[in-house]
Amino acid sequence: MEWCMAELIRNPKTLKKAQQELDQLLADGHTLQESDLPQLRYLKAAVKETFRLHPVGGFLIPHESIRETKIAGYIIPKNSLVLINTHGLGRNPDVWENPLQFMPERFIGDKVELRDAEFRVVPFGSGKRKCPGAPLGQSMLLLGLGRLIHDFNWAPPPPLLPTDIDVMEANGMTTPPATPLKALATPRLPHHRY
Ligand code: HEM
Repeated sequence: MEWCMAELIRNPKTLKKAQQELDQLLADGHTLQESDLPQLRYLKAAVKETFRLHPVGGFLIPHESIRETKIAGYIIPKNSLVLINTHGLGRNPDVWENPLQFMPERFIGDKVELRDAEFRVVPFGSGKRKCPGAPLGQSMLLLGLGRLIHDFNWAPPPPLLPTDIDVMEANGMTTPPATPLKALATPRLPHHRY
């Protein structure tokens, strides 16, 4: 959630687009709820883009091959320790145009799903040991982010500019930002909606 907020605030046009989507969806004055989530295509694309650039871990949890297999011409012997480099997958210039740019639009298609059918982004892993909490994690992210950005405008604390927001990563199990995000929230709704 912190990484997505950092990228949205660093790229104010994307924040505006996500807010416009929420404004349309919540125009009748109701509070964002779980049943609204399938319609949040732009915000879901922004979360997926955040996972591409800032996966929860640089590598997925280590796995072991139970039989010899061949992937992209490489032989993986039985009982090998297999590490999936999610950080490298998300920034591979052979796969992504402008890989370092935060661009949720790259995921806007007919259907936006956090799980990527082509395995270009694997935020929750895949196969038998994939994350069982993925639907809960996704709902919590979209509900939390949706409410934060629908109800408030966000900007870096003056005199900082959006581009001053640091998106360097620190070492750690969950790859936190090197500089914890600080941001200024300003109400953007009529008083009676708070
Ligand atoms: C956005 C939030 C979350 C992300 C990005 C995430 C990501 C991951 C990843 C990458 C794995 C490793 C998959 C692999 O080994 O290939 C994993 C495993 C796991 N996650 Fe999550 N997770 C999230 C939320 C949750 C939640 C909410 C729960 C529980 C309610 C949960 C429970 C687990 C468990 C139990 C495993 C181990 C599964 C196994 O080894 O069989 N996760 N998660």
